[in-house]
Amino acid sequence: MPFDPKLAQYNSSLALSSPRDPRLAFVMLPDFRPDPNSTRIELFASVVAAQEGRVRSAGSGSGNPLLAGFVFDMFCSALMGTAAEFGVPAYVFSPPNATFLGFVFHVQKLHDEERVDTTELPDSVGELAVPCLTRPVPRWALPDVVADKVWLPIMLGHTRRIREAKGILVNTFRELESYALDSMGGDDCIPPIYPVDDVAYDDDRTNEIFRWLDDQPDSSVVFLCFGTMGTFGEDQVREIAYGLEQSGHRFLWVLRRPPSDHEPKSNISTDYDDLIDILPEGFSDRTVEAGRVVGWAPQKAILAHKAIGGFVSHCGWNSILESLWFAVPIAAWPMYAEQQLNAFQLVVELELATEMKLSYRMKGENDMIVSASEIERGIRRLMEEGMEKRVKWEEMSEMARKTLMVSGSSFSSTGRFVRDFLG
Ligand SMILES: O=c1ccn([C@@H]2O[C@H](COP(=O)(O)OP(=O)(O)O[C@H]3O[C@H](CO)[C@@H](O)[C@H](O)[C@H]3O)[C@@H](O)[C@H]2O)c(=O)[nH]1
Repeated sequence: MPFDPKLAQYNSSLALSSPRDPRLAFVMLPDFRPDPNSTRIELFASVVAAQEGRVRSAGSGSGNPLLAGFVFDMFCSALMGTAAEFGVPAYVFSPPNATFLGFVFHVQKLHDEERVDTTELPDSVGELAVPCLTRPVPRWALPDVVADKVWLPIMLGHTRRIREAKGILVNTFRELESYALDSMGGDDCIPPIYPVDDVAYDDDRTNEIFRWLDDQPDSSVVFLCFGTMGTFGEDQVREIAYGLEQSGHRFLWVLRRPPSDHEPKSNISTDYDDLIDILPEGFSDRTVEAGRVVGWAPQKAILAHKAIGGFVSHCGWNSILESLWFAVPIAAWPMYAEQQLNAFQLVVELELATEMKLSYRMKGENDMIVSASEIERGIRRLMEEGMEKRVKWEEMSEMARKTLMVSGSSFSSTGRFVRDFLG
């Protein structure tokens, strides 16, 4: 069944209006309609500004006399003031990982104390040493939020404010990022960090994709998926199609449409009405046995399927965690946000993933099209790599699962957070 945002919203509203635990009460904030001309960056700021008053009235409503504190996303740091007005503690949740968090704290310190502007690092500097990684970060791996002149002041503002939080929950597990976590643990100007990842897994196999996957041999299918916003122009779509075809490997490709010229610039990707319009002529017929091209698909259930042998990913942090959880090796194709840094961490620092597009960024040619022959080579490297790497992914998967068991690191960290929160 294709992803239907309206249905998804309906289902989540239903879950929220009848929570399973009577101690939970959800308050839905009204829909926010952004200015159709606003960019994604403007959208981020305007959503929080518009909802702040509503959060305040929800918090002071007669149904909430026992408000104990706030937990909000790092990009909602404006709510620090709202929590202070209520006289309750504010905790921040970081969907990106601990390395990114340590990275932005360090950049903000460099900026405020040493007047270093990361958007203007001269070519001669080449790389940036940061306390949260064992290796210096090359310029190509700098996240957009510190390399882009529009993003940097916004990120610095959030980073300064979240230093005032009582604690920061981070979407990660200790065993994966102990170096970054320890680097922040010794800094008195950074709030206590709670690593609390949890790959919530809903085994949604209703999609017809699973009937096809069930018929494929174990570890034979390469899965390509680029998150909630990753889209390509027609030229790149064509190269991916030919690369897949030439690789000779089976594939499952999630292909989504960018907003068109007359749609709001802040829109995220959507499904194509008909994929035939974008794929090269004859591609679907020629690959009818070998693969499937689909719109939004249940990624976690797909990664969990035994037919999946490799994942070409944009390196969004949730995708990386999910891939580790299901022990599916990644070929890194970072696109935007902090994905370059995540890819650097996976490929260079942890030596876990192979690379698909990093070399372009290294040559400062991020917008260049990756050719079909490079895609073919990347897929072969990913799908034909030795047991040694696969064993490493299996070990990471086991480690990730143990963290959620009683007395596992994420389990204990969540308990510590609840105790600290309730004081
Ligand atoms: O067809 C799809 C596409 C995505 N997903 C799910 O959507 C989520 C995508 O999350 P993520 O991999 O983190 O990518 P983005 O949506 O791009 O996430 C944004 O937020 C992340 C966490 O902060 C950052 O790491 C990314 O760079 C940023 O783009 C994952 O749970 C996927 O399983 C699906 O189920 N089906």
